[in-house]
Amino acid sequence: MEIESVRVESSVWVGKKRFRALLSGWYFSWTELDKKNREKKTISVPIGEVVAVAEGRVEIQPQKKAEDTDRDFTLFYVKRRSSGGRIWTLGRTQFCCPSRDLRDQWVAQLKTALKTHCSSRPHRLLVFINPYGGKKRGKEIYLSLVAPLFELAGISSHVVVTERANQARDHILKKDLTGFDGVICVGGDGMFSELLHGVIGRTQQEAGISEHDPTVMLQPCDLHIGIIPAGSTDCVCFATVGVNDPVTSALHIVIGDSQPLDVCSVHHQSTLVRYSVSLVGYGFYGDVLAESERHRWMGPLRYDYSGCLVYLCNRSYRGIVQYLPADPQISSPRDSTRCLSGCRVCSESTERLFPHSDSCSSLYSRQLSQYSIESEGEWISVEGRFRCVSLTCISSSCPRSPKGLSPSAHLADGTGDLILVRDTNPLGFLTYLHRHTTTQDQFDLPFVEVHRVKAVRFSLPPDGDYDDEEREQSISEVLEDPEKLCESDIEFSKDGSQQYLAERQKEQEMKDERKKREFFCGPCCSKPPAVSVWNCDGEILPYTEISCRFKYF
Ligand SMILES: CCCCCCCCCCCCC/C=C/[C@@H](O)[C@H](COP(=O)(O)O)NC(=O)CCCCCCCCCCCCCCC
Ligand SMILES: Nc1ncnc2c1ncn2[C@@H]1O[C@H](COP(=O)(O)OP(=O)(O)O)[C@@H](O)[C@H]1O
Ligand SMILES: [Ca+2]
Repeated sequence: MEIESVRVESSVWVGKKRFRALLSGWYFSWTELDKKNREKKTISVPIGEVVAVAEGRVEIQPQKKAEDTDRDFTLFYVKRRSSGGRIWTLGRTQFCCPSRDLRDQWVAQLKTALKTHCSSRPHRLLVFINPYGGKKRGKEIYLSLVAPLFELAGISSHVVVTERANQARDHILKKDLTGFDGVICVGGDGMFSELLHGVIGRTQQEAGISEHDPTVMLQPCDLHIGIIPAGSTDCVCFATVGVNDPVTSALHIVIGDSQPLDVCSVHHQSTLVRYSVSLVGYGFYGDVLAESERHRWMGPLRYDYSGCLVYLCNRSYRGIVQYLPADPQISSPRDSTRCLSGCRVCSESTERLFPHSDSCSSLYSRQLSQYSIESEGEWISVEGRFRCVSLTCISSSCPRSPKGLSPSAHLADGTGDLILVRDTNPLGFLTYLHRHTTTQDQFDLPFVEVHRVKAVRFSLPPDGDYDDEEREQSISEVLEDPEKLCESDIEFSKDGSQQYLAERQKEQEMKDERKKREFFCGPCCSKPPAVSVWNCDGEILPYTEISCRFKYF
């Protein structure tokens, strides 16, 4: 056995076959040898993908030692299964060395290599499990698939099974987090959002920064967030990892992978309402969410069921959308790029926005200042009647739509995509929805437009019969009882003047005209509402008029 600083070599046996094992720089490989010492196939594992090395013949589940000798050691590593290598499993190979001494040296050298090359791996994690997310299998998924991998990799974890909504967020905001390298959510996008709010909020609290001030520069966050998918849509996991698979996600966490992510901050006037990473949607997606809350017992299917109901209600809503376009020279939502870890557009954006930053550091936020947003171009205004207005920081791909709401959106370029679907006939809208599930371009339709943007504002047309206070109040009622969205027409009178009455009559005539064109109106919407609600990563927002900014994290 030769031992240099980065090169270790010896012959080993795997089963009955003889191999030459080599640890060289960043790789551990073993090459099969035939009887005449001729090389056959080689298996090579980057040290960065080694999960653990243990003496003896070790099994992971149940963690027991099979019959072994003092010449054996076992290597656990990331093995790519399928889907273009996106699904990962735990690979395990048991090696038998010529002597106990050599075995000890191999184990020691591999452990040293792990320590040297893998300094970004977590040692201690705080895990939050939502036992009611998705199919209610969060606990089981964690205990049977994830915890054994963490244990094997020497990661200690403190587990909190939540008993109420926002418990995880409050825990992160208030409790002592010393010693934790990251927080893990076992749940869906809603649960991820809780952790995100906790992590961003905590960091700003400690830095004495007000998140409500839209012009403030946010403090970078040190704590990483890991996601084990156990929810209904799980699009943050799907769009970043490429698959919704708890073992794959656990392995990404174990080897210390990290991916910066854009975040959209949603303000109402000068109050921060929420942050979003996937969907901020008004109209169809808002209505689907409001409807789906009544059918939570159905689990993930509630979205499909509610989607059908809302589709049949055939609604559209008036609105004014203002947006600040991103630089079209850099990327476009109509190009055919697909953003993955290491994406060129994202790394160039980091460099352009923050020339002296370290793009590989952990989850950190760096908000573009108000000044730079305002000085970077003209706001464009679009007014009309929309089936839906959707904003997404990332592609928002999920198993329901593997290419997502905006297939070429970037994970971390400081921009989002604004999708405007104008009012159209039911068949047109169905075509739009259906194209999310096929290879056909969902933006190549005359009533759809998509823009890559830095910021967006949404307001209701001033000539409507809206009263701010009453409108927000009516949304609060919808939040308490989503059925209200279907029952009541959210409209309010302002005064009794002649002009008002004339406008009211005109509006009524337009409505009657629209009604004649309506193809179907289910029992849930005999009186279509004038205002929808915003769906922000699966939460209904309490305001209609909002402004959104995309931030690079
Ligand atoms: C005809 C087939 C149409 C398929 C249309 C698929 C569109 C899929 C777009 C997916 C965007 C996902 C954005 C993610 C949002 C999540 O953050 C958020 C929270 O997730 P969580 O519950 O895991 O916490 N999820 C959601 O808000 C759910 C939105 C899901 C919308 C699905 C709508 C299905 C529509 C089916 C319409 C069928 C019409 C058929 C008429 C006969
Ligand atoms: N123990 C709990 N009881 C009730 N709600 C919870 C609990 N833990 C988390 N939540 C909330 O449930 C919502 C949905 O959770 P999520 O994990 O995203 O599941 P799903 O994908 O099925 O919507 C989140 O907004 C989260 O705040
Ligand atoms: Ca983006």
